[in-house]
Amino acid sequence: MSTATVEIPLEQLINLEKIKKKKINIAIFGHGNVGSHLVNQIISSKEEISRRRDLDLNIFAIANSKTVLLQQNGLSKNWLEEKTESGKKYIPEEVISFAKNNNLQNLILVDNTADSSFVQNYSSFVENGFHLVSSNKIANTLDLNFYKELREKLTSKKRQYLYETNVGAGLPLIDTIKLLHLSGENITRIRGVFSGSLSYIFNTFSEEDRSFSSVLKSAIDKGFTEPDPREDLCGNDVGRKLLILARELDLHNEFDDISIQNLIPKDLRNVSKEEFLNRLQELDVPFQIKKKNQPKDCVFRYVADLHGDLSKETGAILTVNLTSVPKNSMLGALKGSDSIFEIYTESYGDNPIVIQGAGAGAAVTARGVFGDILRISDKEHN
Ligand SMILES: NC(=O)C1=CN([C@@H]2O[C@H](COP(=O)(O)OP(=O)(O)OC[C@H]3O[C@@H](n4cnc5c(N)ncnc54)[C@H](O)[C@@H]3O)[C@@H](O)[C@H]2O)C=CC1
Ligand SMILES: N[C@@H](CC=O)C(=O)O
Repeated sequence: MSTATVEIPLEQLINLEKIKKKKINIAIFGHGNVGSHLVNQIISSKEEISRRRDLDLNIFAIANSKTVLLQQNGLSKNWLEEKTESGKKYIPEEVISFAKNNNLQNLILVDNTADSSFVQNYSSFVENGFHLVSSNKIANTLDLNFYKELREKLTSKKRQYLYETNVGAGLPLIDTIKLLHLSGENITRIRGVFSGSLSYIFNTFSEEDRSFSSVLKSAIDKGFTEPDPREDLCGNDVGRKLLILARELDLHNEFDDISIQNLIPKDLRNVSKEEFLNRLQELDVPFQIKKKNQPKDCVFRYVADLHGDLSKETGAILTVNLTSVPKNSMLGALKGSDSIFEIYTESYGDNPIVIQGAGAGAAVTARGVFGDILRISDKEHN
């Protein structure tokens, strides 16, 4: 019997390589601060990831509140110009149909909006095979019925929902808390400065001789605030983060259970966003007075606290307050846009686990969203 070596042409080998790669099809909604960083991060890491992890990350849809660009074979570096030229008005169902008609598999919906109505689409995306990744906090802070129904749907469809950036932007916080809780560690309190923008604002305002409005303006320009900065200043954004953490601990709280100190003067609360932005200077005098009346060697911190009896589903107390703390305390020593989370648990006693770092910013947040996409991609089978 004779044996012969069959030579496989190089081109064919390369094609086999391509076939082996797992293609992940991503639809991104929202390309403002976070979303546009995310798209650019994915495009610039795509080749490296393809080489190192055998993953082909394919963004087949990019949408904002007005138009969508659908491209079966993914976006190029010039996606924004292409979208401006050929983006179309759309409804989210068209993205689902596009994925179906082109037989796209391994689907991920990424929500980088701050929109409360967009989250109503999650269920139909899951129904149609999409995993969910979200920097938008709304779906996790609507009423508990919505929260539970979404999770039931995800379980029945064997889909994942990751939202690490909902609290602490790119910091590995939610994952840590989930693991501690799942492994039976009793978390007894979570306290800290949860807002990157308010951290930046009060760090800067306490240290520098600048008006409150100019510091707030810098926070907006740096992309730290919510699309409407009043969501930060009224405490809703911090309240949402507190509620998200409470629910990770299986506590049965609703948003209305949180006691929040609103920092916006009453007559600026109900005006349009544009009018608010034109009247920022009205915040200067009230905050200058607060600063003057502060105890010596103290600084302001906007502190969120989840405490009470966390062993009972309805035993938690959730508060968000502007607090004066000594400059040389852990909270007082915060710098820049850092957030800090002190996690107290039974085993760790009086010395909390502390997670600290940039709590806001488009690049770090996009990196966190990217991490969630990769976590899901790794678990896909084909
Ligand atoms: N900026 C930060 O440091 C962090 C932001 N986040 C979250 O990231 C999300 C995005 O924040 P930014 O990028 O700063 O906001 P942004 O205002 O810059 O961008 C929002 C984008 O969403 C789009 N959009 C709004 N409604 C939409 C809809 N119904 N369908 C499709 N697109 C829609 C807008 O057109 C825009 O492109 C927010 O939910 C925010 O809470 C989370 C962690 C940190
Ligand atoms: N506006 C938020 C951004 C992240 O969620 C903050 O300031 O922390």
